[in-house]
Amino acid sequence: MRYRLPGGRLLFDDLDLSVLEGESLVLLGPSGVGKSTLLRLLAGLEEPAGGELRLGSQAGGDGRAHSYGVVFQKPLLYPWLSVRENVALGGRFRALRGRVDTAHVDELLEHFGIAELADARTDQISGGQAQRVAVVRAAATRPEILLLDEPFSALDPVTRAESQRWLVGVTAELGVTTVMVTHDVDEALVVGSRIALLGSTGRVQDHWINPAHGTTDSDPDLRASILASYRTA
Ligand SMILES: Nc1ncnc2c1ncn2[C@@H]1O[C@H](COP(=O)(O)OP(=O)(O)OP(=O)(O)O)[C@@H](O)[C@H]1O
Repeated sequence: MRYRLPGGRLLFDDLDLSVLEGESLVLLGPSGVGKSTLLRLLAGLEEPAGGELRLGSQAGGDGRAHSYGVVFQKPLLYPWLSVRENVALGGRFRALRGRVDTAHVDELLEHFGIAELADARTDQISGGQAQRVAVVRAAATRPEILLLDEPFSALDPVTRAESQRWLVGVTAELGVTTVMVTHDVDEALVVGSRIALLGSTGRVQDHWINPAHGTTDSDPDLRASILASYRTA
């Protein structure tokens, strides 16, 4: 797949990456290599300049998921609405109507451990809580793929670590294919069942299967190997 930036620079010349159904893929890489842009391409928010974008078994199709949920660095919640209303919001958009069963929003909040926040206004909850609401809101539309762009980067280290493990539980429970962008190797080791390292050449420089994802017991050899490759990315 090829992609040209609005100014004309070729960001991706020959990028080869498949997202496999059901996996939790982490796109790792230093600042500026194009991780967020790649996420936007996967979401269909940007157009490739050529080649094919393929997700899982969808070879031959347009390569895009037909439905996706996106979570950005900022939770982007409506501050004048309650948590319950924010999560139910998906059902209000015409294109998504019917996807969120508003009657079950409370059940969803309960299930993912944020029921006590249901009536709170979203400008009165913490950053970590707001990001959980943003994830549940995106997941509530039952997307084929959940795209996350450094969702926990603004959180303190303890909340961040808790949120990472919480996310792994949520995505495993839903069985949703996930692609998350980060530049943090340790975050990648917790969240990713597969980790792809994007390099400054605009290509996937390396990728690793991570059998210990979802745990804090990362394999030290795997961590060392990722770090070594990261230094040259
Ligand atoms: N709209 C745009 N017009 C021109 N250049 C852009 C545009 N958006 C991004 N870029 C450039 O494209 C490159 C990749 O940006 P991108 O945000 O995808 O990188 P990233 O790996 O996600 O970085 P970070 O980790 O800092 O968020 C950068 O050099 C950036 O300056």
